[in-house]
Amino acid sequence: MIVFPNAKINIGLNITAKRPDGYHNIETVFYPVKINDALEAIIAPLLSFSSSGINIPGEPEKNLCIKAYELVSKDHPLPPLEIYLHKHIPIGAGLGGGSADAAFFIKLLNQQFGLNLTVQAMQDYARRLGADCAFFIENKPVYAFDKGDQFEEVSLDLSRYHIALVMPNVHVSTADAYSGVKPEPSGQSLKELVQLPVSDWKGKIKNDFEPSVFAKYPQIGAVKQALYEAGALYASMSGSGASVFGIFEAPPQLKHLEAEHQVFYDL
Ligand SMILES: C[C@@](CO)(OP(=O)(O)O)[C@H](O)COP(=O)(O)OP(=O)(O)OC[C@H]1O[C@@H](n2ccc(N)nc2=O)[C@H](O)[C@@H]1O
Ligand SMILES: Nc1ncnc2c1ncn2[C@@H]1O[C@H](COP(=O)(O)OP(=O)(O)O)[C@@H](O)[C@H]1O
Repeated sequence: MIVFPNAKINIGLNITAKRPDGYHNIETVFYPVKINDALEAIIAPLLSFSSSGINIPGEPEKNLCIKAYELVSKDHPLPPLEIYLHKHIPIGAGLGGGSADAAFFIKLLNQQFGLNLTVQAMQDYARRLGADCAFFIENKPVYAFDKGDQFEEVSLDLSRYHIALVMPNVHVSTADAYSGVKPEPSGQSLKELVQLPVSDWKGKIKNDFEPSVFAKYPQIGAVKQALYEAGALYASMSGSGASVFGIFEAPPQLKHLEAEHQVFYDL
């Protein structure tokens, strides 16, 4: 079976408190976007993992797909699998690509082997693999809180807009990015702010990682500025960076950014 895990962007991200477990409580809106990996599993004599496309740092045995397999197979007998991943979602980008692979792999196992897992059960496995992993089980826009792994429905449809995403050639570690921010309770509710017209979001919907990440990597802040200059109604870094997205009324002209950065269109 083959599945196509997609990336997410964060629309707003408030880091509100440090938790006793060392993690942070956040408030964010996750929105799925059309940048995809391809992930295939075939029954084989031995469990294995291989990948192509973007090089994935770390040993193959530690890949989140293998971790997902190990977690599910503790409770449900599974045959050995040859797992093959074509990696296209930029890594260390704030796009949740590794989490998407893990969540889609749980869904693949459920379907391919008739495990009859509920959405809740699959989300519970996903939560153990990464804070933003559970989002990709249902994979629809949500307001997320606590570690970013509890959800409330949010009505948000950006399909009439043109979303472009720029990937500066910088990798930001999520753990480092969290350690650079002083948590503070947020002001206005993000859940309410995203109901405003997109043209009203600028200056109101914020990503708390931006000040410290832009200070360390000014080229990321410069990309955000360039998206506004190109006519974006709203632009923001996604998650802990380094990718930056812009939401446009009409297809944007970003050729000048393509010379230096990878640019994705029509997400
Ligand atoms: C920042 C966000 C925003 O959506 O996304 P990315 O930028 O990574 O895509 C997420 O909170 C990332 O979630 P995820 O990437 O799954 O995090 P994990 O693997 O669970 O944790 C990586 C590290 O980030 C920190 N961490 C993560 C989530 C959280 N709520 N508080 C934290 O402090 C911890 O230091 C942890 O060791
Ligand atoms: N299938 C995977 N794809 C990408 N990264 C993975 C995967 N499995 C494990 N990882 C590890 O997760 C780290 C970053 O994951 P990713 O979700 O892409 O980050 P971010 O959400 O910050 O963009 C990588 O450095 C890599 O070592």
